[in-house]
This record gives sequence, C-alpha cells and structure tokens, in this order.
Amino acid sequence: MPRTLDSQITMEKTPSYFVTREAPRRISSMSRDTKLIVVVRNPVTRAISDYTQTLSKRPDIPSFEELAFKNRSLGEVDTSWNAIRIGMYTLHLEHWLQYFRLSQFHFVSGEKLITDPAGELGRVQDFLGLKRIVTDKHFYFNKTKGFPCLKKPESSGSPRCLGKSKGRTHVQIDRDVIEQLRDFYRPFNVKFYEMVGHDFRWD
Ligand SMILES: Nc1ncnc2c1ncn2[C@@H]1O[C@H](COP(=O)(O)OS(=O)(=O)O)[C@@H](OP(=O)(O)O)[C@H]1O
Repeated sequence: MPRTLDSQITMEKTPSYFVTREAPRRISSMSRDTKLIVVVRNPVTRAISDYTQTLSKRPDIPSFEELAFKNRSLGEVDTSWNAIRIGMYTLHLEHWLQYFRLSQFHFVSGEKLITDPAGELGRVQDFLGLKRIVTDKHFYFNKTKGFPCLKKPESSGSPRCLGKSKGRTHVQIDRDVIEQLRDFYRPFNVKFYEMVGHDFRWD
C-alpha cells in the first residue's frame, strides 16, 4: 500500500478478498484499523452472475444445474462450488470477525447500488467519514446499458459507464432451480441480516 498523508485515505479492492481465507489475517497484520467495504447481493442472483461470467470465458462448462447440485432431486446443493459458496456470506464474515470488529465493516447493497447509486455511495462516504461529495447529480440512467453511469468522471469530460463485462444478460435458469436455491440460502441470509443488523430483503 502506498504511504498516505493524514488527510488522505487509501483504497484497495479486489472481488476475492472477502472469500480468501488468508486475507483477514494478512490485512489485520498490516493495519488493525482498516475499514472494510463489502458489496453483497442476493446470493442466488450472484451465483447466476458468477456462472454467466465463467461461461463467457469457457463456453464448454457443464450447465448451472449440474454444477449447483450434488443431487438435484434431493435438493442437495453443492457447497463446494465457488459460485454457491461465495454467497454463504455468514461463513466468510464469521472468519473475518476473528480479526476485525463488526463496526469496521460496511455492507453495500448490490441491488441498491443499481437502483439508487447516489444513496448507496452516500452511506459509503458517511462510513469513511467523508463529506457527501458524490451525489445524485453525478449519475444518470443509461437506457442502452440498462444501468446508472457517471455523468462526468474526474479524468475526462465525457460520461462513463462500466464495461461490457458488467451487467451482462444472465443465463436463463429454471424457475424450480431458483426456488431450490432460495430455500437453501434463506437460513444463511437470515443469519447474515442478524449479524450485520440490516435486512437486505433478498426473499
Ligand atoms: N452502474 C453499473 N453498471 C454495470 N453494472 C453494475 C452497475 N452497478 C452495479 N453493477 C453490477 O456489478 C456487477 C458486476 O460486478 P462484479 O462483481 O462482476 O465486478 S467485480 O468482479 O467485483 O469487479 C454486475 O453484475 P451482472 O449484472 O451480474 O453482470 C452488475 O449488476
């Protein structure tokens, strides 16, 4: 991490920190006061998004259903498949809480980040102790992309949306499979809401 002045904060992100076993120990040995921001979304949608991304790189992988279940008729979900395991947020959080206090975490709703980006980023700025500089006036809804985009990023004068790999059309998954996964995740979600004191309303 680069050195910073007292008036500066340094941010670093990678999607896999939250689910990487060694990450909390390594980060806490670097700084125990680090603030941690985690974007979470409905784990069922997350799993489908994850699969859609992998499929775009490796079109020959088995179907979502084949990977998601050990035994579909018995409803046995394969928790060793990363796309499933990552969405079991309580498992990961419990491990992080051996190194950090819950008050050091802020959980961003992946759903609200799309429907109300300014509101969600307002809460991030509050958590970081920053003035609310990023507000509604920085975003517009891009109908072609189907997502909010930045009106004018700092680095250029023209609007900017996230790239093609963000916001892909998801693979169609059978309704029953989705129901089975919802049932599977429900107890994990409820426990997660209790742990973080916020109901993300994923049901
Ligand atoms: N503004 C805006 N534009 C486009 N996409 C947006 C935006 N805000 C949030 N999202 C959601 O971000 C999802 C992709 O993020 P990833 O988790 O794949 O990113 S990363 O791996 O952490 O870099 C991506 O998930 P998918 O829709 O499943 O592709 C989006 O739903």
